[in-house]
Amino acid sequence: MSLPEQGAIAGELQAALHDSPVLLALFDRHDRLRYANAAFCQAYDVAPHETLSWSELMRRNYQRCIGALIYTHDFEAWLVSARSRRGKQVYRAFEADLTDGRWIWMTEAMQPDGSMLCVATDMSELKVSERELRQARDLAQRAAQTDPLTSICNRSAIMQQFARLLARAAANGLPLAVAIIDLDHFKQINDRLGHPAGDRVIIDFVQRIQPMLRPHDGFGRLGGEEFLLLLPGYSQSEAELSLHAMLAAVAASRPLPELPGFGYSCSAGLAMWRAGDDLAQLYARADVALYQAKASGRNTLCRH
Ligand SMILES: Nc1nc2c(ncn2[C@@H]2O[C@H](COP(=O)(O)OP(=O)(O)OP(=O)(O)O)[C@@H](O)[C@H]2O)c(=O)[nH]1
Repeated sequence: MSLPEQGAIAGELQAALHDSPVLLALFDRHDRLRYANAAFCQAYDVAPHETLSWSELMRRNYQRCIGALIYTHDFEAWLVSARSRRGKQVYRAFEADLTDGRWIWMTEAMQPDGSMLCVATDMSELKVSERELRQARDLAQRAAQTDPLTSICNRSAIMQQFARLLARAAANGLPLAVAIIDLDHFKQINDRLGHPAGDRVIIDFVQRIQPMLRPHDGFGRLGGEEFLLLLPGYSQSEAELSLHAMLAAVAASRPLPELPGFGYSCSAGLAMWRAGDDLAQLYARADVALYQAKASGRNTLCRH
């Protein structure tokens, strides 16, 4: 095929995609909207050439009750949970309701440059029973991957993500920073203030860290007051800078309005992937670094 023919077909394809009833959108590696076709703009009430981030788009639509139906009374908690899943797999498909009554089947395909192609088709015609079955399966799948207290990944989900990122680092040689973060003297917090207040501190910790993450970072609760952070692509100094900022944000937090003077801190152990490392070796180094951070007085970062 000659170049002019190819150019003509590309033009026709572009026009067809733009006017297609299928919803199409492309988000860049910072999760900012780069392109949306007419159907997507109509469904999500996006003006032509608007370049909102996905979080901004969802927040705006939630406030105005347009776009995707979001079943929550606490949008920020919903956003933390949704962002902890978004962009973490090469390909993901799920069902969503639109506020105009339509049901869509949304697919998200990650591109090699970190951007995400979203394609959604209208499936309102499908029988309700089939839909209920699929919804039940989706909910069960999500529950199996989610920590119920904080709504971020649970141990099993974050360890799966760890294995995927490690395989990618081994395949392409790009850096991978791994940090274990543990809240300091958490037993004392529980003993002094009670378990429910301890729970609120754990939730506050997640809410401090989550906004500081990039879309493709991994963050999950390993158990208790221990968390795993996966920072692909970061050099050691970038990871250290980022972790120092997180430790500072946590130390500055005052999570209990009834005790305005109460603050808390956390310690972090950082390890960088080295060629030949398996998951257990890399994890063990981060764990040793965490131990050193605790031994050297807490509220600090150590690397091993
Ligand atoms: N509130 C609350 N507490 C929890 C939860 N999971 C674990 N814990 C408590 O977390 C505490 C962890 O205590 P330790 O492992 O001794 O650690 P620590 O007191 O933070 O001490 P360092 O890590 O050495 O700074 C225990 O008292 C657990 O009962 C939870 O979901 N909610």
